[in-house]
Amino acid sequence: MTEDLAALERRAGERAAARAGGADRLAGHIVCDGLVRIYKTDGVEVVALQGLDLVVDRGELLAIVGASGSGKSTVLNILSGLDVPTAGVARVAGYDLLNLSAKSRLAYRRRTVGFVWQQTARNLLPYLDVRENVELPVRLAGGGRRAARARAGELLELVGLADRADRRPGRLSGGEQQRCAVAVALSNDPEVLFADEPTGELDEATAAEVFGALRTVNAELGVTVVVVTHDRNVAGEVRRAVAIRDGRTAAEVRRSARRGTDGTEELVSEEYAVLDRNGRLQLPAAFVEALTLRDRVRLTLEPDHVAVRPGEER
Ligand SMILES: Nc1ncnc2c1ncn2[C@@H]1O[C@H](COP(=O)(O)OP(=O)(O)OP(=O)(O)O)[C@@H](O)[C@H]1O
Repeated sequence: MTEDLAALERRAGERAAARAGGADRLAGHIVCDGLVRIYKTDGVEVVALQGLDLVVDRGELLAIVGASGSGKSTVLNILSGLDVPTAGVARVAGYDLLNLSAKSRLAYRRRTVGFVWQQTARNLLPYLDVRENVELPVRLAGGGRRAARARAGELLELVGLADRADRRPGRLSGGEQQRCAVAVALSNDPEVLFADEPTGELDEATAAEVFGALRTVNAELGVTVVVVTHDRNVAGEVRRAVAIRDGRTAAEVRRSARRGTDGTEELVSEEYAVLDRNGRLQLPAAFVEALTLRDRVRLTLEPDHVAVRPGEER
């Protein structure tokens, strides 16, 4: 899978750039800048997002990973146009989500973005078969029968469900249902696909299949894909994973391909942490554990980096 990831990402980038007319691919398809969301209930304020920064390029496949209560659903609800932020910048595909008219919001939700929810019941209609589920959004948007059928055929092929087209969702496995949901979400050709814990109810092997489908549609259609999850293992399925903590982006893992000494391509994983205005940063848990860092650590300033060592002399 690892080698494929690099090739798939290249293709996704090319397709996404072609889709954007070659223009401005890196200007940020999704931009959150200082995003704030405060909920008020019974006079108590809950700061769900406290200045979240995030830039996602066109054609990226990104995971936002965070523990329960970190603000993941809040970000997703804002980006999908369901909720309005309190302050900051939230822009997706040129739409300013803080200042949308009701009409533009509807157009945004119908045409620009697609969704896959964790609960399969929210994604699929049980009394329609797989093909009809995928055709329905096209028909509702005014597309003809033939166009709907052609689109459904193409998408079911991409997510590996061409041979399940006549089944109803009840006769599909959990993973197949979620792959079908991916096809449904893409039926109206959105620029961005959001998935909220799409593999939350699946075992590891089945979850990997769903991620395989997400990588394929990302690469073949150039659609920008953002997956929100509490599952840290998902970082291994995507090129970039951003950690969110207490309503802020806290760290991220980027995986890049490099030629090894024997000429084969190997994936290098790099961790990025966010340094706040006061110079504080949180070290990734895996780093802390690997060196059993505790309490006081030793910092040294090198010409081009800062080293962090266990506090006691070894
Ligand atoms: N409608 C609301 N009213 C009040 N507080 C809310 C509301 N929605 C979320 N919160 C609070 O905002 C914070 C972030 O919640 P959010 O649901 O975005 O987190 P999450 O990372 O998606 O968690 P989970 O994985 O459990 O869904 C939490 O402290 C939560 O209690």
